Amino acid sequence: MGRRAKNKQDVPLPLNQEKATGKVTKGLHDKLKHDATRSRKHDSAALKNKSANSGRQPIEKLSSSSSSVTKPSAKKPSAKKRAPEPDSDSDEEIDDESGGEVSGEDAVMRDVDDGGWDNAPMESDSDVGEESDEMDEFDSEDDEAVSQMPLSLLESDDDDEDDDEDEEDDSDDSMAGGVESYDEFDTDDDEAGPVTFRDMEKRSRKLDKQRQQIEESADQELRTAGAVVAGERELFTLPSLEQIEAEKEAPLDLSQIQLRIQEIIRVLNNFAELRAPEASRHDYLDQLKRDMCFYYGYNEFLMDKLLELFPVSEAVEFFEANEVARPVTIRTNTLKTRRRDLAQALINRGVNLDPIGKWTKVGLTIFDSPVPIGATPEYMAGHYMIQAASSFLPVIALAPQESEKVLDMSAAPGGKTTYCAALMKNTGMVVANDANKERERALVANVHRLGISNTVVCNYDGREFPKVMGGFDRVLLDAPCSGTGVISKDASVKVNKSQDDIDMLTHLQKELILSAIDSVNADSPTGGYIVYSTCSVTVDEDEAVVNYALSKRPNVKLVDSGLEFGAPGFTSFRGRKFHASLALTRRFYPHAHNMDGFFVAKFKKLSNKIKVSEDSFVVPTGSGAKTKQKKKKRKTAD
Ligand SMILES: C[S@@+](CC[C@H](N)C(=O)[O-])C[C@H]1O[C@@H](n2cnc3c(N)ncnc32)[C@H](O)[C@@H]1O
Repeated sequence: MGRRAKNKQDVPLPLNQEKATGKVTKGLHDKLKHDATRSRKHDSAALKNKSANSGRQPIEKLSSSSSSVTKPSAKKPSAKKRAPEPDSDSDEEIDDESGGEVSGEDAVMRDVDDGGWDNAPMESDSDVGEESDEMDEFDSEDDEAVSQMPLSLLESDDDDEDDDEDEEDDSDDSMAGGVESYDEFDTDDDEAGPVTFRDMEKRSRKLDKQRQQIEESADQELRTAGAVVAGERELFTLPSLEQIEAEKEAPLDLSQIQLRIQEIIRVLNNFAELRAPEASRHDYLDQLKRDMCFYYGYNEFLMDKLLELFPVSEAVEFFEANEVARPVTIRTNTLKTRRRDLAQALINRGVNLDPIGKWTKVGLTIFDSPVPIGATPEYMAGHYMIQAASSFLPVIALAPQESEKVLDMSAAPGGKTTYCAALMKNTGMVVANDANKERERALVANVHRLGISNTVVCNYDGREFPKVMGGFDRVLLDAPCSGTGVISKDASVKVNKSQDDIDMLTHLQKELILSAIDSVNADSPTGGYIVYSTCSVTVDEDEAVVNYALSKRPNVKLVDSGLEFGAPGFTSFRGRKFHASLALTRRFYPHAHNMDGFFVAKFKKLSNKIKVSEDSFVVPTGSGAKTKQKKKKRKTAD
């Protein structure tokens, strides 16, 4: 039988383990502070030695091998330690109705249905082995925790150790044989003698003296080390213009750039104390940008955009997260199987997996697999879709209901369409549209493979809705975007985007979002909702588009997305003010949520009429947007 997942990889965090943005930043900040303190123990030569390493390493790991930053969402707690996860509000999972005797394997799978199999009984020797592995993980975590302690704590620990040693010495003494002496200069050998009432006071005085000497020498060491630290900080200077030019011809190696990035961040984090008097914050930021573009391989445009979005330390977290592949995740096709059955089938093939988190009852994280996960018999039989965890979110927000009429306006290759169809239990109708016929081949194939029978696929420019068809209960617009949230999947985004691209995209997004809104029937008895999502983190493509929609369509309002994690959207950004309700939108980041960068906004349509001025309304329903000029009647006005 396959093994249970050993929680060795990052997984999207469950709701209650979300790492708040501020905390991430603080984490790095603390680390940088700690690195500075640690460097008391290292002279600058040692520091320079570090730069002799070549190759790109995570900035977090740069400061030294012993200092460390916990990757923001890095480790799931050990399976043994995790509490059973309560049922989520998702209603797509078929409850386990099986009764009677439960086999060992069933017992494991029963826990899967509980949202995790953390409490599954250990079944075999190999499980026991894994348990001890998990304990090893605890050990290493403890080590890490110690290495992250502020020096003051480590020092007090040392003191404690000294005390312990002293106590040990004392007790040893008390066990030894009897020598009586008042000589202040007794040898240690003498000390090893028995403690008597007569020499007790003398021994105590001597111990006090020793301790005082240790403390004095420790103080001295700290003073010296402090001077070294100050010296190191003074040593860091920005490169001159000549050096910058020279570096264009002969770039530094990555480890030197890495070191300089860290030094600049350290200075920026404590600018008043650590700056060079002749250099401005702008100078440091300029150099930082140059270095990060080089180190991470972004063009200047995108680097600027992303540095606008995050504080510097958090930007580093974001860039680092983009260097790491997100966990492979799959979504159970509940039209064909249950997650517990699917998990069991894959485990039987040797796949190492775990539930994604308590926020989804259909998702599984695949840690490793001896077989291609896109070619198992279960995959071929349509029991699951390989789908990024973030891509579940817009559908969860849309929450399509059975028997509804739902439009997925830009649907290919169909991850979200097929999830909608499954939530609707193959009832009602899903219109899966995409402007790209080529991409629709995959959409059609997925619809067939997953056994979906309530979906029609069509190939229009989304802007043609609602002329093509209107009156939907819900519309999903998973908009074409720049993909700045999925850089770990497509590194070309780092260099192939410009402001022109963003402008073109936002123009299209704005047109599409109005069409999406206009395609919904506000009077739907069960719906009247629109979800707008992108896999981009730029404000231009997210909040700015939603804000535009609110201004152009006063007949909609933002509502809670139902997603209980994710950072709230911006209500203002770099001098731009957005509607206060933008706080209801949700942002997801790779460094904070260990999933692709994503944005989700949910609207409720309040009326099918758009009041465009005091006395005119637009009614963009059905087969075309018609403008009806109406005399404003006080009684009937909205
Ligand atoms: C982010 S992808 C959609 C992914 C899809 N929702 C899924 O979950 O598999 C954006 C899609 O928008 C489509 N698209 C681009 N311009 C469009 C337009 N004007 N109308 C409709 N679809 C468009 C692209 O072909 C692309 O498939």
